Amino acid sequence: MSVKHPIIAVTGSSGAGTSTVKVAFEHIFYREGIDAVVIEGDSFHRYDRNEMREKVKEAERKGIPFSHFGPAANILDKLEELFRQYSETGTGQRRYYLHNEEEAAPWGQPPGTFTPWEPIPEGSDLLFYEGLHGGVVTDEVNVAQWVDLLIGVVPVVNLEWIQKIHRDCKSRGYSPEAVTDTILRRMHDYVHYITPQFSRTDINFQRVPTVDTSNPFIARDIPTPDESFVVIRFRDPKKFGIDFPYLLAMLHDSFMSRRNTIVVPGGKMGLAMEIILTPIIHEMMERRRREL
Ligand SMILES: Nc1ncnc2c1ncn2[C@@H]1O[C@H](COP(=O)(O)OP(=O)(O)OP(=O)(O)O)[C@@H](O)[C@H]1O
Ligand SMILES: O=C(CO)[C@H](O)[C@H](O)COP(=O)(O)O
Repeated sequence: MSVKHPIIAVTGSSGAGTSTVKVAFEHIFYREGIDAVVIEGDSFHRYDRNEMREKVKEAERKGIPFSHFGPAANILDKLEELFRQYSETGTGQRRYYLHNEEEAAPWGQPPGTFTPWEPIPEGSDLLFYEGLHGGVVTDEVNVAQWVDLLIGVVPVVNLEWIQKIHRDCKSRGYSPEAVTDTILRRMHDYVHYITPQFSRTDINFQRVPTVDTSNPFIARDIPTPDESFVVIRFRDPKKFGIDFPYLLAMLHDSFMSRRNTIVVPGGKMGLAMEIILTPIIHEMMERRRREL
């Protein structure tokens, strides 16, 4: 935790919507004039695409669980080191994982490879992480301890799988069968490393469809925002001074389902994020300015 060099992490499974949520944060940073260093969690994978495919085959031969969700396929020690260093000094190293031709072209590298490590820009106001492991804790690392605001993006799993299948087929050139195999292969690590994070998060945004998603593997399209609600759970509402009567007034058709949980129409997810997160981030920056 740091007042001078705060860290915000948005964590969620593959296809959960963390990249989509990142855009909402970038809008808030722009409006608040905040200089945020963005870290993409995929850049802390341990292997590039070709190496990973070989490691997957090797693990399958040995009958051991192995996936991008687990510590064996990610350099989580370096992720914790980045968070610790940034938290203490506002400095660190980052790189990018290039998923497709569009991302790879500017770097002159093939898709499925990492860019070189580079120093993060100096003078940033905060570090913003988006990826799989923003709140991960294992026997070897505790990434969560360095995070000042930890957000979970956790659509109900049938919806998450629909989103992943559609995105991986449309943007990464995979077949529905290949994505389904990936989902199956990742299940052990999903249960042991991804979902436990959502008990540590400060706020979870959980999109719940109001249309049938009973068989996510044959869904023709992703349920739209208007075909869903968003369950927003606050682990400790007092920590950030959450004003539920204000939120209920601002978010039409929202309602409280528990003392720490407000439910909003799916189409209001962006507005809900803005009116919930902006004051939290604004106060974070005020505290930083007083400390500098
Ligand atoms: N709130 C939402 N409403 C409708 N569609 C969504 C929503 N969030 C995400 N999606 C869709 O789900 C798919 C996956 O979203 P996104 O790419 O943000 O996931 P991700 O968590 O970043 O995945 P990965 O970690 O694998 O990169 C995309 O097609 C995106 O358009
Ligand atoms: O989405 C991801 C997170 O789970 C991985 O970053 C992505 O799947 C990398 O694997 P590939 O090289 O096959 O795209």
